[in-house]
Amino acid sequence: MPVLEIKDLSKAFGGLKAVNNFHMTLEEGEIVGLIGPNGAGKTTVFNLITGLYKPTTGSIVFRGENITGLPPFLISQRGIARTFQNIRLFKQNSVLDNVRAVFHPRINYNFFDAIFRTPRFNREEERVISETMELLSILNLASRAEEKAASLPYGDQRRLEIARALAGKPVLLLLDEPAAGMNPAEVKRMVELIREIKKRFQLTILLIEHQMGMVMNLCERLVVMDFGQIIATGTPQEIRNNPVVLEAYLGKGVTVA
Ligand SMILES: Nc1ncnc2c1ncn2[C@@H]1O[C@H](COP(=O)(O)OP(=O)(O)OP(=O)(O)O)[C@@H](O)[C@H]1O
Repeated sequence: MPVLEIKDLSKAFGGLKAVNNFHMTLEEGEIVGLIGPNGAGKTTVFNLITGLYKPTTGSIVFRGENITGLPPFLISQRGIARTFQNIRLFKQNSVLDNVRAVFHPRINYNFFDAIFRTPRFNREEERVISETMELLSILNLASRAEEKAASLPYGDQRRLEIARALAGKPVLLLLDEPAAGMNPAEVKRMVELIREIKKRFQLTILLIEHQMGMVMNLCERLVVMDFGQIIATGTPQEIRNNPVVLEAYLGKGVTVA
């Protein structure tokens, strides 16, 4: 059974078809790149998968279950997590609290336990902190656990966003431009990190990214969008030499390096 199966997906904003007849299947363990020029509709696809937008038409099936139109919290409970193009953290809270907050809906104590600090409360809190610290150390953020999220360098904030996504224990991870604004050395580390978390957490990953080196290096398969539609699919090698794709990018002054 595929992890994700999208059919005939469309989203219109007034007269603008941001996504038009989009279809895609993701098999378990795949890492697929969703690329295309600015405004092609990539983030809108993420917003539809995660329930932030309701589709105008089409269906989204996750591990055999139709999740089309479900609210975001139910979709994340099913096992889909994402990061955002514009980093979304609780900037004034500590790194630890940013991740810990994601664990809380699944915590196994009640209001009474919390007020009276019962042994169950203490046990659960210890478990959450230890799981949080484990995640932070995988993401190379453990030494910064007590720092405010806002004080982290940009690359660390991106990794913290990934830690928050992973705390939701996803099956499918949607990464929206994880390497945006990074220098080549940071991009290289991000590639290694994505490989490592994919293996460790047995993830299926859909990746939006403008850094072509990263996409070509990481992804087994690419889906290319322009003006809301899929204009090509294939291996990185096939896409690199596809004249339709080159035209879509070159027409907008960008090179597919
Ligand atoms: N909430 C919205 N209301 C109106 N138009 C929207 C909305 N969200 C997206 N759009 C429009 O839909 C189109 C696709 O936008 P989207 O953000 O999905 O593109 P993208 O491929 O992710 O671009 P980028 O690479 O620049 O992030 C754009 O023309 C955008 O202006």
